[in-house]
Amino acid sequence: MTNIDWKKVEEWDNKYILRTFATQDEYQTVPIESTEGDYLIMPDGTRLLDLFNQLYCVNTGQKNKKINDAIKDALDRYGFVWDAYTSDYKAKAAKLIMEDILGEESWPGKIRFVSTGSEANETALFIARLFKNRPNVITREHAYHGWTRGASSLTRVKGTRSGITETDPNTEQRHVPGQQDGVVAVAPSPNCLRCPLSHKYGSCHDETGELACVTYTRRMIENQGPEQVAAMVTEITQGAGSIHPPKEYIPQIRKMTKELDILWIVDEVLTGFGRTGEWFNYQHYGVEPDIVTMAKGLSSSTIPAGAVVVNKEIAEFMDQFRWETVSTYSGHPIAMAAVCANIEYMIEENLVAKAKETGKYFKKRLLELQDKHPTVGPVNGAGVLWMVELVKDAKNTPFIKLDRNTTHEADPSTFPINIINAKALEKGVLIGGFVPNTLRIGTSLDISKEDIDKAIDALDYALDHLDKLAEQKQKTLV
Ligand SMILES: Cc1ncc(COP(=O)(O)O)c(/C=N/[C@H](C)c2ccccc2)c1O
Repeated sequence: MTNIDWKKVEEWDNKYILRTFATQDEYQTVPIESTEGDYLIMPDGTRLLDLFNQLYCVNTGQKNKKINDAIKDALDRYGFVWDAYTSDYKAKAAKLIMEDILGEESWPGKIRFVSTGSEANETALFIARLFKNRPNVITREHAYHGWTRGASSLTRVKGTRSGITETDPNTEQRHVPGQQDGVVAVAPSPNCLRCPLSHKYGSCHDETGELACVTYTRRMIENQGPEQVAAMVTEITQGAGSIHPPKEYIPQIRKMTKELDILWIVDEVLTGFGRTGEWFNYQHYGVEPDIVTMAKGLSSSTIPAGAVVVNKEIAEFMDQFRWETVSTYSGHPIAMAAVCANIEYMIEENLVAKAKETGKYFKKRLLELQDKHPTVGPVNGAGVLWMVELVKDAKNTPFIKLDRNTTHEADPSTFPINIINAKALEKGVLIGGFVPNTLRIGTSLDISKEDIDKAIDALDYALDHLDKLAEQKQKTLV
């Protein structure tokens, strides 16, 4: 154990660092001394099995030896060169993505590296608007695409729009003035569980089989005038929003964007690099995007990295111009060394196929919990990304009525995800979510069956407690 004065660490942390998602008074320091595989290790040696996978971004496991060794080797050669210069690492990272991963697909043209997912989505928005020379963009309810200006104009998970709330629900909340400006229209999310049509009619397909949310999206774009719309931006599975779409949704959205001649930007920041059992989540649906953004699993987060891949037509267009944009750390050689090692490790260990197999085991174990616990509603997901709806009753009534439109002025101790989190922590398992009624589970691609069983046992223990609370209809679960 390293000889760190953790009392001093806690003092400095409390005294100097701006908080998020908690007031200073609410804030609790959670010291992590080191990490390993799917575990976080606290200074006293407590090992926490992390089903958040941090922010669903440590795909090849914490402290991956191949990645760490690659970073050490790169540090023997580099400090830093900016994007105007070429390192072997940046060129090889591009080759691995464009040939080794995407080589069998006809659409990819070129790639640009940045440092985060928000920057990847900012870059995609610039490129789409430049290429189509149109201002408008379509996002969706419950979308999360980042916190920076353009990316946050797409973000609609209400509790992640960088606003501030006090702890008293009757006080003022404040969203960043002007942040939601900008020519962004909001289409419905394919959230069938909460769709009024599915509730009333059991399904929402029209006579052609088109989903109502797709029909409504089309009408929105037609109302704006497709000639004003540069692109529609979608996560295939909404991560922060915790929504896995019905299987026909993505192919119908892709067909619609082609018919209306608008670009389709797929945000694979959270779902990319094997998380759902394919290299990229869109590949489950037999469709090809125009632009894909990525981060998190791109490097598995030991060092931050993001990227944007554009189709051939856009690449040829961009190549004709002097593009006046710069991001200091774009293609950072040490980050690119981590990207190369991460991808090579995934290929050598066949981790994408492993995640697909692991997904079958996750589904089996989660459905066992659904059979046993009345508070477990629909279970959706794939690979090592799963959403578990927590419900009051057999009608799937949410505990927190505002559901995905809840912000943080509500008392977080009433959120079922936090009740589960506190009970599972008693078993050394970190599990929770972001929207109040939905657990979101994420792990490394090569999590062991033993650790999945440990997670399920802890979740089973926590759900027993939630079942009792729901049964007693206690005040805390209004
Ligand atoms: C689909 C998607 N696109 C872009 C970004 C922005 O990437 P960044 O942070 O700029 O590197 C993110 C980040 N996820 C955040 C951290 C998250 C995840 C789960 C719950 C709540 C929030 C993302 O999920």
